Amino acid sequence: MNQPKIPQATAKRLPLYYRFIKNLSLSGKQRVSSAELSEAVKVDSATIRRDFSYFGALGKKGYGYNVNYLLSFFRQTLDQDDLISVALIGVGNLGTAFLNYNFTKNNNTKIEIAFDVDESKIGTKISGVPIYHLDDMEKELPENVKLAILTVPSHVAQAVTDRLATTAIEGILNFTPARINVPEHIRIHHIDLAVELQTLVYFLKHYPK
Ligand SMILES: NC(=O)c1ccc[n+]([C@@H]2O[C@H](COP(=O)([O-])OP(=O)(O)OC[C@H]3O[C@@H](n4cnc5c(N)ncnc54)[C@H](O)[C@@H]3O)[C@@H](O)[C@H]2O)c1
Repeated sequence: MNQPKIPQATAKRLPLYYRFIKNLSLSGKQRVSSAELSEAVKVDSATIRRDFSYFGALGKKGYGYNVNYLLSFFRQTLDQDDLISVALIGVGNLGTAFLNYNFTKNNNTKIEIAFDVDESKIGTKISGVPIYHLDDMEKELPENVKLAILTVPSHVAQAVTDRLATTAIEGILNFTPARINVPEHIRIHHIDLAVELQTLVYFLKHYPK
């Protein structure tokens, strides 16, 4: 699908919209207004209208948006028809929780394979996902796996990333507090709970409800 470049902030909100619209469609609803969407996803309706306008998805005054149109549109935009296969590195507390969760509500995203260095975990499975030794990563990582979730101790995060950079991996979701350097061809997103909480505290203080 040919798409114009959209702002990153808009792109980040798309999965949020998609999830809500999918539920609407499942419940048989045919149309939705930007005000209803706004209430559900907690994004102001002017922002929603602007976001949607990037795709030429224009709601009609007094009618709103057609749910099925939006659904097929978001599906294509977010490549929801393609299977997203993920590798997880570091099967500790957090990694194990992710394997057990394994995007159960999102049937196109799946952690397919996991790696660790702890011998007691190698060769076992968690929720059906096989765990291999990190030493075998280059050998075992399937070519179709382009994303990795990093849940290793922070002091090994850079070394593990350097290894990932030599594989087919193109995107890394880093849950460790380490700030990691990646080569040009890899995109890295950091999810730092402490930073997120600090941001929330800041907003509570400066923009109280
Ligand atoms: N537990 C949490 O709630 C939480 C929340 C946010 C962020 N984090 C971060 O996520 C990371 C993991 O946290 P955790 O609590 O699951 O830690 P953990 O110690 O329980 O798990 C780490 C796992 O990584 C494995 N490991 C160690 N070296 C490795 C290597 N070189 N290659 C592959 N695997 C290796 C260990 O064997 C272990 O299974 C940490 O960086 C932590 O700061 C944890």
